[in-house]
Amino acid sequence: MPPTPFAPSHTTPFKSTLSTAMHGRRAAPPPAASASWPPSAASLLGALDARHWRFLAEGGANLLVAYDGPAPSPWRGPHGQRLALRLTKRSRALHGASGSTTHAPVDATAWREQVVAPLLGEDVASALPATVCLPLALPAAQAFVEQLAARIEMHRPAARRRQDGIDTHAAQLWAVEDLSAPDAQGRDVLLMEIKPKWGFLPAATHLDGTSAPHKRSTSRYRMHRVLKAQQAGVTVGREQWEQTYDPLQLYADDECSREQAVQALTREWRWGEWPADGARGKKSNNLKLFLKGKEVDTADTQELESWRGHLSSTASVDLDSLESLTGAMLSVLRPALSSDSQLATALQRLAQLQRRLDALDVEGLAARWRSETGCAFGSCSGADGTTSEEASVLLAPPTLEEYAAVVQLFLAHEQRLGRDSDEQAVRQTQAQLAACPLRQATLAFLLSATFKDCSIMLRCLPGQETDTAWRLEVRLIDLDPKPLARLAHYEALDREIVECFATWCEAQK
Ligand SMILES: O=P(O)(O)O[C@@H]1[C@@H](OP(=O)(O)O)[C@H](OP(=O)(O)O)[C@H](O)[C@H](OP(=O)(O)O)[C@H]1OP(=O)(O)O
Ligand SMILES: Nc1ncnc2c1ncn2[C@@H]1O[C@H](COP(=O)(O)OP(=O)(O)OP(=O)(O)O)[C@@H](O)[C@H]1O
Repeated sequence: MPPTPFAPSHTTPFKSTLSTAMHGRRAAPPPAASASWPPSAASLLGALDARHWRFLAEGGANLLVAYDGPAPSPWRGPHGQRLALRLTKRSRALHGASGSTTHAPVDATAWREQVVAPLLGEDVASALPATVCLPLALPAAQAFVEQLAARIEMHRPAARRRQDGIDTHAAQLWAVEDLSAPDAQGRDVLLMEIKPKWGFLPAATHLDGTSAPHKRSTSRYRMHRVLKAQQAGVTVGREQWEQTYDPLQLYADDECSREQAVQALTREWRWGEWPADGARGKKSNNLKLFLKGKEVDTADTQELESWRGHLSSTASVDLDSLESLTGAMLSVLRPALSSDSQLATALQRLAQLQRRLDALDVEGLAARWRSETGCAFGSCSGADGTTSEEASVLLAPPTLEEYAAVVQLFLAHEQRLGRDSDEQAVRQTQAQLAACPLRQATLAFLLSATFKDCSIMLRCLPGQETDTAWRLEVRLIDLDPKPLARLAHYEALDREIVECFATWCEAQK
């Protein structure tokens, strides 16, 4: 059977088929959305005024601003929906008019419709937020971005400001469903952002004898934490390390493990990574909370108080007790942690995609690259300094059509796998990735990297009237393509992570 075609959702009203109510039930559908929502790019571009926006959040490559202007406006929907703007950033180290920090080789809308959504499958893809691409060719739009960049600069975190700024020469920006916006009744929404990272351990097949014991037993994320601590000059003991967030627990098929993951995420949200001697540690990016459209700063007592007040006016939450804080988080999240919840379904598919598309592991793929091209992974220069024609072709910017073809092959392969166990499925996928053209195996690996780095947004809506239960809506964000130019980095980082972890384990004995 051919894979189910994906029906584009950017032109459809906001979908909430992946919303969960208490006990994992599906939530009632949202109020009937009008056919004109989200609006066209032209009407959104016609209503841009830099004074109507405020800083919302940013990552390594993009920055979000929220609409704070008057209503009615095309940026506000008929049922309280709001659109935010997602702008690309540009590294300060880059000079000249081009050179955005983002690395989108393909059209973002087509990427979503032809690559991301079909891979996620219809159910999970309905969690992708509504998005409209806004081309910035008009001089007025260009002037808007420049004014906006200047206005919000002082609201950005200092560390990010040093590194980059809004790319005022970008060819486009995106209007995206603002997940931090109030609900249809205008009530504040608690938004939880979880960056779950890698949810699997690689198969042993292509692993080196020295890396296998570590990579087969410890999540990549937790090994990476040791390297990051070392790079930051922080000394970490095993007991402290044992308490760190473990993605394998969040992706696990039992509620108890998921609750443990929530506890670890809560600890690091409240006190930061590696707190010592009463001092807060570095802010973690695996769990963030937003209230009233602003990220809750856990170093600010007033903001914590406001978060506590929002959770419940009666329950007493001790802000200095991990147990109490975890209990408060679980009181909101518990329905989403059951195995039949939509969050669990999304996590399960993410882990499957991460694992299957990376079935060779970077070690196996890099070995294949070396043996077929004679060049280092991600490079087209041979040991003798000559350029390999074959590897040059492999490094050409991938087209959307190529990615879409890989997706179709992968989905057809998955159809053949049927109900095989995950282990069998990975073995068979390894065989497929070893036999298909190297270019396709490489693109599959990059697709896996996309799913390893996305975030899950949980819009936590207060219950209606007498119903005190929270309703949770699940969304997936940050599913951008990863650049081919990063291949060498992936191999080097993998080696560095394992070597550092192995040395650290020795030192702990
Ligand atoms: O390599 P990782 O696992 O550290 O992931 C990077 C992330 O670091 P993290 O460990 O989550 O703090 C990193 O996150 P931060 O910028 O550190 O918040 C990015 O997400 C980066 O991807 P990109 O540069 O936006 O394409 C991520 O790079 P990719 O590995 O996804 O290319
Ligand atoms: N639709 C949205 N509504 C509200 N907030 C959002 C939305 N999309 C993104 N954000 C916030 O903006 C941040 C940056 O967005 P995004 O993840 O797209 O950027 P990025 O640079 O690609 O991130 P990363 O560095 O993690 O790869 C997110 O981490 C999240 O906090």
